Amino acid sequence: MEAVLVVNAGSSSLKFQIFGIAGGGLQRQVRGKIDGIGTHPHLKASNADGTDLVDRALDSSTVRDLPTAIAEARNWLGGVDGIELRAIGHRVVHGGPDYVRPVLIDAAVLERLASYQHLAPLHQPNNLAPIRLAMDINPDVPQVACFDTAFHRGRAEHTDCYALPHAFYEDGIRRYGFHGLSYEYIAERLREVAPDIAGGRVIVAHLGSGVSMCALKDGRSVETTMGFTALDGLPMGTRPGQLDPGVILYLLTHHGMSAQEISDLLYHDAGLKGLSGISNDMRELSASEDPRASFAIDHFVHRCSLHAGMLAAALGGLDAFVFTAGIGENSATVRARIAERLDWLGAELDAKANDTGAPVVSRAGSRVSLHVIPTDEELMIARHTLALLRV
Ligand SMILES: Nc1ncnc2c1ncn2[C@@H]1O[C@H](COP(=O)(O)OP(=O)(O)O)[C@@H](O)[C@H]1O
Ligand SMILES: CC(=O)OP(=O)(O)O
Ligand SMILES: [Mg+2]
Repeated sequence: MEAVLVVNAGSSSLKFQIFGIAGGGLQRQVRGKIDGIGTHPHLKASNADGTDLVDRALDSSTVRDLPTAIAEARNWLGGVDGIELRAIGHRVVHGGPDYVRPVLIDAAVLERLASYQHLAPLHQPNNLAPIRLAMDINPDVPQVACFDTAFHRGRAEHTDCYALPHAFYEDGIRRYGFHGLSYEYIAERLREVAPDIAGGRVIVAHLGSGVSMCALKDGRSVETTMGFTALDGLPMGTRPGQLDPGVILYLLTHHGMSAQEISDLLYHDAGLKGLSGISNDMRELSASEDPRASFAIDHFVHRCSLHAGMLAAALGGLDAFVFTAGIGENSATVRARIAERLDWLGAELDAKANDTGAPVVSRAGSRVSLHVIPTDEELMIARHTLALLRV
């Protein structure tokens, strides 16, 4: 079967999917991921009808980071038969000011994307590694880059600038926003499952290892919590989110830390992991009796509530709030605690529906409806790849 392979290297997970091409459309054939990278790596994949193809813990000394996870996934994918690869679609986190839509990858594009690595050091190198690998192994298979940042492009300049001299904006120092493939997918999915609110004032909370929220109006991004880099906004698994820039100056001048040491702190040792001193993983923190774990979760919920208020202000009110990604889709407890802090906006949680992970977790009549919609960045990438190549 002719197929598109999609690769999505996140900060704590590597997701991959194979979509068969039939009648100009896409049919999911394989969906897999390696998650828990850096803690307890686990490979799980299923076929089109959801039957498990593999479901096993991996040796954390062997699969210890994204590059080793990519190698493990490649080994496993090598055993998948009956696939005639027509194209490979990649998630590339940062498209800089140049890339506002998916692009066919050639050497010049790859070089340009590599120049943005310093803007997304946690992701971009891991996004580009599979591209280089595929170029070496299958140079004749076209590859497409789909960007986290593209969905947020086109906003008014006064919303995506920082209050710095304009020359910095011209130099590309601006609020890009991320998780755009996830938000684009949710915006499309809302038109299918909740058409009455899809064009309204919607906040989508992408609560994963990376965490951000986006304010959608008419299905388009009007404001989002991440900015120039994927460090900004909300506390995350290992990243602090919004941070007074004076802290960076203080660490440089009074703690004698180098730029690299501060980068390592902010990308790898802050967020839930830094606050709790236990883990970046909400599952481990939720199961822990350690007061530092609940402290970290309290901070997480508080900051999410504050940013939700900011985004509601950007929208001039709120019609719906959508939970997605690892925490948003799976933690009823965190959803309930955030929903409770949204009651002033008119959100009323249906605790029973929430506990069962229903698609709608607000009470009937709630002025703000609450939804749980699993994201699918890979399907978005496959659609863009197919459209770009008209394969
Ligand atoms: N069942 C669960 N309950 C609570 N949190 C979960 C659960 N499953 C995953 N998570 C959280 O989601 C995170 C992974 O988010 P995900 O969006 O899948 O990955 P990434 O951010 O790497 O793209 C994990 O680090 C963990 O904190
Ligand atoms: C942009 C970002 O933080 O991505 P992820 O959630 O995959 O880490
Ligand atoms: Mg992710």
